[in-house]
Amino acid sequence: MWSHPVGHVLMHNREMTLNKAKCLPVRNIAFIKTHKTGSSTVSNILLNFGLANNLTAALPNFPKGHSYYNYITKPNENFVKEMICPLTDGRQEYNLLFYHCVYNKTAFRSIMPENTVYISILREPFQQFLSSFFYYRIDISLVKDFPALSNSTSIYSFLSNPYNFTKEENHFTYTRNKQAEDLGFREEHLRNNETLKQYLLGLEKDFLLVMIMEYFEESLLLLRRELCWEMEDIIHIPNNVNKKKEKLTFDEEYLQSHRRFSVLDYIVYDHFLKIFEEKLNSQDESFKAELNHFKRVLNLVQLGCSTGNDVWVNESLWHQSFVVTQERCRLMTMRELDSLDLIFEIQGAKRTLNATHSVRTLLY
Ligand SMILES: Nc1ncnc2c1ncn2[C@@H]1O[C@H](COP(=O)(O)OS(=O)(=O)O)[C@@H](OP(=O)(O)O)[C@H]1O
Repeated sequence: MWSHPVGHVLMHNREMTLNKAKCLPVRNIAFIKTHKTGSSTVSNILLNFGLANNLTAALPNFPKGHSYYNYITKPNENFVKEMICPLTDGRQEYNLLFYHCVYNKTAFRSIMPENTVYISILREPFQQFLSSFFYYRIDISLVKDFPALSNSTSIYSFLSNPYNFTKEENHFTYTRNKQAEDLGFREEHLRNNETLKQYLLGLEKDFLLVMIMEYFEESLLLLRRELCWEMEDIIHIPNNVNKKKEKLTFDEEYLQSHRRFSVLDYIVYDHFLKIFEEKLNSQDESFKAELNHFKRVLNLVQLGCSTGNDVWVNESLWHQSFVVTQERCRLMTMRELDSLDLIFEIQGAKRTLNATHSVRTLLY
């Protein structure tokens, strides 16, 4: 169980606001953390919700310093219970799961409570590719392998013919179908249309909400409605932003080339975007006003946090007044690896898997 001073402050606020609530907030949540989709910001929201409500998170079991230190499962790996760090009191039930892993329906149901709600997030695949390309410094590694290329243009060379740099049969990489891989798609889904369709429909049933990064605030408001959460619970500061990203332009041929190369990601994104937009369009009249209000609150909090003070948010139609403490500000801007250390400390968890030694480099 987590117990932390920040949790107590937030809990006090929650007790006040929940008096008004007509439903019970969902507390058992598995977030399938896709790559380069705004997922660290969503994980951070879940982390804060966990702290405020004394919940237990499933933590990765790789040793500290391992390249997959913040991953529950690596790609191409079958999930086994030992991949989750055991709880000190011997229990095996967790409320929250929000670290990188590959979705596996049966395995997840064996570790999460039966009433767990599954959620995820997707991003427009070309933008997700760009984010991944620069985060993993693929521009630099391409130049190392192909000295005729230059850092600034290697992305265009890559897109002109991705198969010069990726084996045709290598369907899942950091630049190819990564989001689909995170959601558990495999080679077989590329070989057979019917298998692909069935798997997509299965995901649609399994997930309460697949958020869309291009609609980040809308996604969180839908999440709040679905989970019966308070607005305070979805306050955040964007994490993991590449502040040095150059503005590049790409002709249609590059976009099409990526669409062919990473076809599964586009199929999955287009499918869930449609569902998301339908859900959005079916919201009541008040959604727009709530959205505008939420954006104003986010601005206030993001600005307030940057001044190092507590931020007071006045009562509105959608929530009672609440305070975002400096401590919560600090937690909202904490890098994922640092917050992972914090949760290990709070849960008193000890990793039990043996060490192997590739050290993860922090990229920016
Ligand atoms: N709130 C919000 N709104 C819009 N965009 C956001 C937000 N939070 C994070 N981001 C962008 O998401 C990218 C990082 O994604 P992840 O956190 O999933 O990356 S990781 O896989 O965990 O490394 C990274 O994208 P790039 O900056 O394009 O690289 C972030 O800028």
